[in-house]
Amino acid sequence: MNRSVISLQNAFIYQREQLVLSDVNFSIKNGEFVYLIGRTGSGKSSLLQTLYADLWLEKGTGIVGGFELHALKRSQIPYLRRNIGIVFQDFQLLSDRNIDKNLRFYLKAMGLTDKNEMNERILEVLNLVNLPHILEKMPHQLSGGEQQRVGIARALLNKPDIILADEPTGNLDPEMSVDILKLFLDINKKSNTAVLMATHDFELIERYPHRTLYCDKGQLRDLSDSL
Ligand SMILES: Nc1ncnc2c1ncn2[C@@H]1O[C@H](COP(=O)(O)OP(=O)(O)OP(=O)(O)O)[C@@H](O)[C@H]1O
Repeated sequence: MNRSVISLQNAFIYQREQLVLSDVNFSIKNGEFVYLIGRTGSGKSSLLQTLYADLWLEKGTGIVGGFELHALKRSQIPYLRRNIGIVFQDFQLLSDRNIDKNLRFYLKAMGLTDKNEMNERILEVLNLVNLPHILEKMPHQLSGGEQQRVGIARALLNKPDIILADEPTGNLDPEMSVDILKLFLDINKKSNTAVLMATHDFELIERYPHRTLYCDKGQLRDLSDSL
């Protein structure tokens, strides 16, 4: 199916009063893999934050996972986020509990209560990221690459249509970065999950080329339009 899972039209992205990106127009289709690039401070994170409603879309229209960002109510934010998996540069695992409890915490927040269902889902996502045997480990006992795999597993818990990844390889060495990118590509292909990945890593983009959106001078351009 070719429906859009993300679509922004005439959107203006703000950080408080500061206009970060003007008149943004793009859409991402179901199952697409797209890079988001741009210099530091060019607005990549702000754009992603707008897509998961950490920033309000104050001007223009936007639809993400079937939710209208321009008409979103605060009470709808958790439901919007159930359609999105979010992956961060710094992994954002809860440092005071093991991996099993980290993932369980999110499942409970999503409203799951059945223990068997939770166990199954946790094993399922850890298998998807090729880390089946780390339930009892604390985050600090894992390498950066492994922690990011757990971050991706957490993002997959709710079987999202869309993954938004903000510099997911930014804290990893080149070899681990390739592993993580391959994992995203694999998930994208196998489960048809759309991925929008912000990155500074041009080596990765050159080795694994995909459609690329570019934040520059307050504008968002689709580099494939100029090819
Ligand atoms: N929490 C915030 N409060 C106010 N301004 C912010 C905040 N976060 C970012 N900004 C500003 O918004 C602009 C865009 O920043 P943003 O973090 O979106 O860029 P980025 O492309 O993701 O940068 P990086 O590659 O360094 O992560 C910058 O001018 C930045 O200073």
